[in-house]
Amino acid sequence: MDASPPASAVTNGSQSSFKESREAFAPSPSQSPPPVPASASTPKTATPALSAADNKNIVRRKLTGYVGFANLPNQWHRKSVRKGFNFNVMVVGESGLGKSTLVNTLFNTALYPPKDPKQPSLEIIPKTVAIESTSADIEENGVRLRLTVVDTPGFGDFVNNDESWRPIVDSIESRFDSFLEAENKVNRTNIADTRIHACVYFIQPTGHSLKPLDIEVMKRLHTKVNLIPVIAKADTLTDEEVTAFKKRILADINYHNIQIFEGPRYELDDDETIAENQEIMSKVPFAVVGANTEVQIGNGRKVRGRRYPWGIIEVDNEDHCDFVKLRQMLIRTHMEELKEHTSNVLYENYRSDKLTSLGVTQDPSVFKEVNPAVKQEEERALHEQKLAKMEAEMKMVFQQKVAEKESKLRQSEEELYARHKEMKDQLEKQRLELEEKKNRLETGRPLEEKKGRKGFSLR
Ligand SMILES: Nc1nc2c(ncn2[C@@H]2O[C@H](COP(=O)(O)OP(=O)(O)OP(=O)(O)O)[C@@H](O)[C@H]2O)c(=O)[nH]1
Repeated sequence: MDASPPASAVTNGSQSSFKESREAFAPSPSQSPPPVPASASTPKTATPALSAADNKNIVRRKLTGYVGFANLPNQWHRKSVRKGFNFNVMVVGESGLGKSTLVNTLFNTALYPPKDPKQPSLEIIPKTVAIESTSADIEENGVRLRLTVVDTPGFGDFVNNDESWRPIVDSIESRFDSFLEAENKVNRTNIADTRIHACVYFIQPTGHSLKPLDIEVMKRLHTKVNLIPVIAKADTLTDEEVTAFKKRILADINYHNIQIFEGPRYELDDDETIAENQEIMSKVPFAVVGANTEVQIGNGRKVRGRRYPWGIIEVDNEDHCDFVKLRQMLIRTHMEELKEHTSNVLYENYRSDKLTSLGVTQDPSVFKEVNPAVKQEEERALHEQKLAKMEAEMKMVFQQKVAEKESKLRQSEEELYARHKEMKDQLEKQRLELEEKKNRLETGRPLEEKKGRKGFSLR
C-alpha cells in the first residue's frame, strides 16, 4: 500500500474535551444528555408536500424591502449550538472485530479505555450478551456533542448464539419505552433521548457471505434501528476480495429484505450534495480499518494507520479503506437524518404498534391532512345542497297554497254562478208572468182569479 497523505480529517483543529461515564445500561433521566427534540433537526431542503390545489392558493409575492426572515436559519443555528447535540450509536459484532478501535478512531478520542491485556478468567465471562453504554461530551469548534456508544460485549461469543439478538432488541425497545413514557408525562420539556440513532453492524471479513447469525440479527434489528453494515478489519482482504464480498453481502441483504439505512434524497439538493450522497451510499457496506496509533510514513508525516511488513494502511486514506466515508455519513452529513429517521419512522412505528397492542385506538380522521381549498369546496357543496333542499320545500309549500286558493276560488265561482242562474231563472219567470198579464189585459180576458179556499167560491 502506498503512503499518501490522508484525504481528509474532520477533527483537525478541533478541541475535544471528555467527561466519560461507563456504566451498564439503565435508562435514567439523570444520566441523560441535554435534550435535542426530534424537531430540532436541521430542516434541510425537504420539499413540503404541497398538492396542486395548495400551490394554486399560494400567492407568490415579491418583497419590497428587507423583512428579516432570511435570518431564521441563523436563529436555528444559534439555538442548536446553545443546546448542544446528542447522538447514540450502537456497535454490534463479534468480539475482536475492532469495534472499540473503530469507535475511538471515528471520534478521534480514547472513548474506550485501553483494554486490560489479561484475558478474563473463564468464571467471569458473562453468559449472556451485555449492554454497556459509554458517554462522552466532545466539543469541536464550539459545538458540543454528547456521544453515547452502546456496546454489546459477548455477542456471538457463545456456543449457541441463537438468542444473541434478544438483549440487543430488548435494550433498543426499552429505550423506546422510556421515551414513550417520558412523552406521556405532564412535563415534557426535558425529555432525554436515549434512543439508538444508528447501529453499526460489524461483519467478519470472511470474504464469503453473511453468516446465518448476521442475517438473523439484522432481520431482528432492521425495523428498530438504522442499520449500517461494515466489513470489519478490511485490511485483511485484497481490493478484489472486498469488492466481491460487498456484492455478496448486498445480495444477501436484498434477498432477506433487510432494510439498511439509506440517506434520503431531497429534490432541492444541489448536484454536488446529490453526488456526495451517492458516493457515500455506493460504499455500503463500508470496508473499514481502525487504528488509534500514528505511524510515520515516507515523507516523515505521521498518519493514523497500521504498519505491516509490506507497507502501511492509512485509515484516513480513501484509497485504502471506506473509513472516511463511514465517518462522513455518521457524523458530517447524515447524523441529523439518522436521528430524524429514528424519531419519525422507527420510533413512530414502534409507538403505534405498542399503543395498538395496548388497545389504544385512534380515529384516523384526526390526522387526516386537510386541504383548505378542498375543505372550502366541500363546505360550499354542502351549503348549496342545503339551499336547494330549502328551495324545494318552499316551492312545495307555495304550490300547496296556490292549489288551495285555486280550489277556493273555483268553489266561490261555482256558487256565484249558481246564484246568478237562480236569480236569472226567477227574473225570467217573473217576466213571463208579466208578459201573460199584459196579453190578457190587451185581449180583454179577465185575469185569472186566484183559487179560493176549499168549499167557497169567489164572487
Ligand atoms: N488488522 C486489523 N486489526 C484491527 C483493526 N481494528 C482493530 N484491530 C485489532 O483487533 C483487536 C481487537 O480490537 P478491539 O477494538 O478491541 O475489538 P472489539 O470488537 O472491541 O473487541 P471486544 O471488546 O472484545 O468486543 C485489537 O488488537 C486491535 O488492534 C483493523 O481494522 N484491522
